[in-house]
Amino acid sequence: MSTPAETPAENSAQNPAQTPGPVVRARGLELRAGGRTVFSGLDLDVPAGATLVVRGPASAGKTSLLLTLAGRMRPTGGELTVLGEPLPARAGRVRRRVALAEVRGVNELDDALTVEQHIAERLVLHRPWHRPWVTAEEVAEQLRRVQEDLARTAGGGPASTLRAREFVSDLQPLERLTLGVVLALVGRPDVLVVDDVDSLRRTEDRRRAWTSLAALQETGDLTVLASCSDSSDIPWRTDDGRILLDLQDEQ
Ligand SMILES: Nc1ncnc2c1ncn2[C@@H]1O[C@H](COP(=O)(O)OP(=O)(O)OP(=O)(O)O)[C@@H](O)[C@H]1O
Repeated sequence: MSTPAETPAENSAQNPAQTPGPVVRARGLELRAGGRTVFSGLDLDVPAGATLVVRGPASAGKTSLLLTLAGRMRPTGGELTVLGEPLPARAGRVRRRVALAEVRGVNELDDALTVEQHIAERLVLHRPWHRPWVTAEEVAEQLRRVQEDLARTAGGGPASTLRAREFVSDLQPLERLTLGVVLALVGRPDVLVVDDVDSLRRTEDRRRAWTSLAALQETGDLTVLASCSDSSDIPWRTDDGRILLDLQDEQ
């Protein structure tokens, strides 16, 4: 069951002149799966450039909700529009504009591949069908841009670095989450989904992840849909347009 979205930011009422319409609009959204109601009666408006933080205990339905908003799961009731596209009818269009960072069990990184192999693979996915390859220079250029972004979004702390030849199996948790975000951003999506920030065990890593996500958004109109079980690590400000949605476990 969901409780109404709470908006800590006083300015959550966006200026309509700057915001043509919410990126996510849900009314009475419901998902039933496996003989249970995962969530129901959910109303939500997420403006462009905002961050939605879905918070709740294990099995509350956070991943399911994010995947539903990303056009990857079919809601069983209510109304849902993402980027102006009704779901599930226009799920294909939504999927092209809403990118997932690593979601365990859905698009897991391959432990046996290196950082640069993952980047090359993702670049190829975004190439036209008649030119399905990338050069080593293009991969290196993408990695260089990534390092610049990481330095810029480090939030005053030391930047994460991604080493081209490192295997995913050897990445630290924050580096792995970072790689997932980097890969998601290759296609320049309008919306980025980051599930389960609490998979980072170290408080310092979670803080850096939230800070970096906020900094990323300052560079454009990226809307972030994220989830966690404990939001106490989020460096909340009163003016950063974050929307907090609590999900409770429901049988
Ligand atoms: N396709 C499905 N088939 C059956 N049950 C499902 C399906 N999708 C979701 N569920 C149910 O929804 C519940 C919520 O799962 P979900 O992964 O969304 O929760 P969560 O809040 O992300 O949990 P966690 O923090 O543990 O990952 C699961 O316990 C499962 O029972």
